[in-house]
Amino acid sequence: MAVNRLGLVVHQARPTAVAGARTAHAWAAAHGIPCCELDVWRGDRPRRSAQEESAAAGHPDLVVTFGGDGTFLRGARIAAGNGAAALGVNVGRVGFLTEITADQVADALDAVHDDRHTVEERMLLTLRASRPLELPEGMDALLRYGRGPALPPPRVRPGSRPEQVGWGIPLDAVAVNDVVFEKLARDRQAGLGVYISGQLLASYSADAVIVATPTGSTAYSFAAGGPVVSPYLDAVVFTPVAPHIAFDRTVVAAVDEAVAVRVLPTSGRVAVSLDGQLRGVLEPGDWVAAYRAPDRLRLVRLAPTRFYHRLRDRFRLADSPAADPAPPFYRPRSPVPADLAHLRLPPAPGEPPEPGRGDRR
Ligand SMILES: NC(=O)c1ccc[n+]([C@@H]2O[C@H](COP(=O)([O-])OP(=O)(O)OC[C@H]3O[C@@H](n4cnc5c(N)ncnc54)[C@H](O)[C@@H]3O)[C@@H](O)[C@H]2O)c1
Ligand SMILES: Nc1ncnc2c1ncn2[C@@H]1O[C@H](COP(=O)(O)OP(=O)(O)OP(=O)(O)O)[C@@H](O)[C@H]1O
Repeated sequence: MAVNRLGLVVHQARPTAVAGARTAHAWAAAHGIPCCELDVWRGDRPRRSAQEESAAAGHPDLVVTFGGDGTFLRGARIAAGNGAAALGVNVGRVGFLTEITADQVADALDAVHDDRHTVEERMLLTLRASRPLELPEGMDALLRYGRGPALPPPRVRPGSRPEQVGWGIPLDAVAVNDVVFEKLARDRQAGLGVYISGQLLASYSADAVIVATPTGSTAYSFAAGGPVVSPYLDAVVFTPVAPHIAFDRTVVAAVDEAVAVRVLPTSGRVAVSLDGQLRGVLEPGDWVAAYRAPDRLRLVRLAPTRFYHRLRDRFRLADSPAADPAPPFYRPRSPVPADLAHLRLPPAPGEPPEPGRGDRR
């Protein structure tokens, strides 16, 4: 894709991230391409919605993030809502969602500009709610410790029609990883009625419930005991967190099934977070439905992705010491048989491995 405009999201507390961003600015200047920073945290101005950030930057068509997964998610939020592609530069601890290291930035931008890349699309979640989400006064100050300024609650999506009131108010927000409904007060469980495709699954008294995408199946959902779901699958993954005396299993729902969460009468207040960012606090009687968004996130890939090797590598999956070491791939040298032609196959012998991760953090 010929890059017309670059947007950068930078973890300003990481010198390597700042240096990588300087390389991107220099590359853009050398190519005569506008380049500006997005979602810059400033004390004199609250953070802006994805639409506002994108508009203020002239709607970049490539968003490059310099940080770990959290910073990538900050950039993906802006890219997803505006049809831009996202490229993550790993200057973090895990960097599961990132693609390259800071020393590969110029080569990566050349590759994208010269169409020597691929784009992997990932499903997103969006929301409808019984009422617009709000944040109580003072939450930002409470949250500010170490996590940066809070995002504003999502706006009502343009074009919502009052006659659809029973279907909830559409919110202008997407999640790459997950929508998490979590108890706010430490001493009050979240009492939640969970509906899938409009049918009550169960009422929970839990710390939280997670509605994740396959991309987010390796994030909080994974930590809560949920399954790893291939990111090449479209599905909605529901996982409760520490449910008390209740069905504690994950349900992997179909991509056309919505998961709705209603706050029950005796529940404590419930925090709603998208990709780890608090976006609203619910009271008993409120409800929120999470479902597949019409937009998809466009991830820049500079080599064929090997998701399961990335999982092994970034999660440090250990092989059994009792087992023999196994070869990293299995792919016969002979031509692919016709009945296997539709399969996603490992690299052909001699194909380059996934781009290096550089230094491991
Ligand atoms: N107990 C937990 O593990 C926990 C708790 C809250 C939120 N989270 C996750 O953190 C995400 C936000 O990421 P963050 O980095 O801003 O928060 P963070 O700094 O709390 O990171 C949580 C961890 O999750 C990793 N991570 C994030 N997205 C991932 C993904 N798709 N696959 C694999 N690992 C992933 C991050 O690298 C980090 O190690 C949220 O979407 C949520 O899924 C995890
Ligand atoms: N400019 C900044 N100043 C201070 N803190 C920041 C800044 N940018 C990001 N952070 C904080 O650092 C946190 C972690 O950032 P990020 O997720 O990018 O790195 P990481 O957690 O080390 O990597 P990973 O998520 O891959 O494990 C963010 O969630 C954010 O709260």
